[in-house]
Amino acid sequence: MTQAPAAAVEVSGLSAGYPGVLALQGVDLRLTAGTITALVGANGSGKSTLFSALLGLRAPLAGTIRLYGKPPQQARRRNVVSYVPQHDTIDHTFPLTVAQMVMMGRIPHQGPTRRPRRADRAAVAEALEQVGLAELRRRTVGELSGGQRRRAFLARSLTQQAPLMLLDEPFAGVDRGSEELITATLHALRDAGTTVLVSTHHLDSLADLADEVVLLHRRVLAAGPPSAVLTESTLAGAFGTVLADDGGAADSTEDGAGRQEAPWS
Ligand SMILES: Nc1ncnc2c1ncn2[C@@H]1O[C@H](COP(=O)(O)OP(=O)(O)OP(=O)(O)O)[C@@H](O)[C@H]1O
Repeated sequence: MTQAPAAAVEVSGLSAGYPGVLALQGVDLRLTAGTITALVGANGSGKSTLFSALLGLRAPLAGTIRLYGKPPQQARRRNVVSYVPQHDTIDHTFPLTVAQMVMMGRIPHQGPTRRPRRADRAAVAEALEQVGLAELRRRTVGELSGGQRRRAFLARSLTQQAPLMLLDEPFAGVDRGSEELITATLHALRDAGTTVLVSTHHLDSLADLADEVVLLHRRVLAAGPPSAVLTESTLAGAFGTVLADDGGAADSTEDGAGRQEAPWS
């Protein structure tokens, strides 16, 4: 009997939300270790909420989450998971250089003094090289363009060297070259055994990017290889006219999950 591939992420019956908004309902998800999964869904379909729950930042209303067998908060403490946020929260008037910001990814590897060692400096240099920012390492983060900043946040996550990486819309607002660079970086990570979950609105490049696609609309509408998931009917379910018909609690609210929106807005 062949064994099922190891699960990096196992989510079962997850419901999560905000006061008056059920953003996720009964979500089941299984990510195989060493694969790239694209998380796709209309605005307000629950992608960021799912990331928050996976990171242990939003407690489930129901269901369980395991990241490499550990509950989210424990997984974060043990450096099982790194995260590239959709919006950064850094004060860009603060004179933090790109290299210093990327070094923050090394905190889980440093002792209580947090003094960077040779391995830390090497990891930062390698990550900056990988995302094409080596030349800009002495600039302040505030001096970077939006696309460069996204690459810097990716570099910070790379230095963390966690087995699971979550990326919330890393392709938003980046040019074609940056998109290709980020995709190549994720492929290299995957080939080295890292598990990647990446949300994106770029449906055209999904087949090149991901091994698996999860189509989310408060629930998982479809999951599997891109060719199986990206069909007219499943996409219509996620982005089209059947959106408001599934009668969940969130439909009675004014949340985005119950609204019909253009998928790429
Ligand atoms: N802080 C919050 N308070 C209340 N409701 C929220 C909050 N954050 C998100 N929501 C609601 O939860 C639902 C899911 O939002 P979420 O941000 O997870 O969607 P998303 O798929 O990441 O959207 P987008 O593609 O626009 O980033 C939406 O209805 C949204 O309005």
